[in-house]
Amino acid sequence: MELISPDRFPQRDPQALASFLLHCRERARQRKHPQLASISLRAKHLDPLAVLQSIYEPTELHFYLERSQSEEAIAGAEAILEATFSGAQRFANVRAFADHVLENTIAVGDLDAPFSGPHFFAGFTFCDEAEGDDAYFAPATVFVPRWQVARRQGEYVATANLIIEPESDIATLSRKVLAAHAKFGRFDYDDLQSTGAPPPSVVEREDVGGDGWFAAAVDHALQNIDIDVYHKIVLARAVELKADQPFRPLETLARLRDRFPSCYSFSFANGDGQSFIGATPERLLRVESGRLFTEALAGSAPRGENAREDARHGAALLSSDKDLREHQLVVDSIISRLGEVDLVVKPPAAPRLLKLPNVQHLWSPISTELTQDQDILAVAARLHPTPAVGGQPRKAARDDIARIENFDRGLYAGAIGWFDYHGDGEMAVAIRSALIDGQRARLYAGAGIVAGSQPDRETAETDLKLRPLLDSLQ
Ligand SMILES: C=C(O[C@H]1C=CC=C(C(=O)O)[C@@H]1O)C(=O)O
Repeated sequence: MELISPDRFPQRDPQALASFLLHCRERARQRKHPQLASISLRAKHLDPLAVLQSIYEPTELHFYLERSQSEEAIAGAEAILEATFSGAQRFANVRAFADHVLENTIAVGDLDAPFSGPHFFAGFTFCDEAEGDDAYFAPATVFVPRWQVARRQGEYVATANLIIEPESDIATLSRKVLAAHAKFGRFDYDDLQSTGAPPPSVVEREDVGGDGWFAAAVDHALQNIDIDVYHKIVLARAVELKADQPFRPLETLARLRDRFPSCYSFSFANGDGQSFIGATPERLLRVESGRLFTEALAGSAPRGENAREDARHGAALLSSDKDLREHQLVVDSIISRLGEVDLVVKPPAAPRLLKLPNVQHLWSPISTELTQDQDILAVAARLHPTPAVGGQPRKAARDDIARIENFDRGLYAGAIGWFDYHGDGEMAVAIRSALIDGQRARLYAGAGIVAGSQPDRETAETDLKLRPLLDSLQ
């Protein structure tokens, strides 16, 4: 990727912009290949979610990820470059796609700002093969958006990406870029279309498989654990909702981010009218300046009504043999999978409690340094799916998930996130999530099953995990 220093591109100077775009066109002509021009500019205070809401188009792909407690949010919409892949090589295919794009990219502007330069947004479904002909999301989708707006700890940046062809009309493109940056530089939230109509009400609700299906599925899994088919399996439950009017996924997301500031609030829209949203506490991985951060998150208990009850639940979780085993399987598996790509990590100390408004979990953060040749996608390919959402051994558990669950997981328990040209990036595990399709929504939540799990308790755990989405959708 070619980087052009900011002093060659004075802020919002039309002539400098035109000469930058002419340079891109020259390169497109020389290489006989379109070039991606990426122009990043710092902006004043922006809320990427409100921006996405105000310019949302159901026919465009979009991506959103925010962890409001860390003051980080990034939105991107309207794919100008996009690819889908399936199969065991899907992470490597996404890497190759991004490398090819970056070879033909020229970036300019405030490239020292966080989240500047072109970003790739990617979603990987739980399974690496499509689960049906009518799947709403491919096993891997990656795209570069036309525009991208982000914030990190008080800094804001808007990026416009455009394709420059050998014959592109530079004057027109230049006007469009200036108009877009002027808009983001002084974003007018008054443009926000508020329907004023009351929020949707759920008029039908049904568990896929019927009432009692989940408890029966847990029972079945326990029999297989008994005869050592696997040691752990994570089973999901899906709940179908129908509302009296279309759901409003981005409004739901705004409620989720307020209620779950330590979680990742996310939205991935496929451009055909469906979107996948949720608030997940689970990080698959983050890479920042060559350091890898991942975690084991497994083992759950309710929150208490008051501090004493809450502490009692927490203490019980920290000493529950069943939950500690369920958790340790995830820790061991992450360490061994990182070892397969020559990443040595110190085993984490005893798990800590991660408290969310609705549940508390056992949590073990894990981190290590990456070497030059290890990138976020290669590590993600190894880690996904961890036994926090799949099971152990991986294959036996995954095969039984496919047999037992009577619905497709799609992006549920998949990996969604972004990565940039520095090699930084972040991917969340898309649990506690919902597929939204007009007046219909399918909500997902799961629970890890090991020897000693009890079907009614696991069902109650999924109830707790589903509640916030149910409440925020209406
Ligand atoms: C699979 C889910 O949660 C996982 C993450 C944290 C705790 C879990 C548990 O205690 O079962 C699950 O492994 C889900 O919420 O859909």
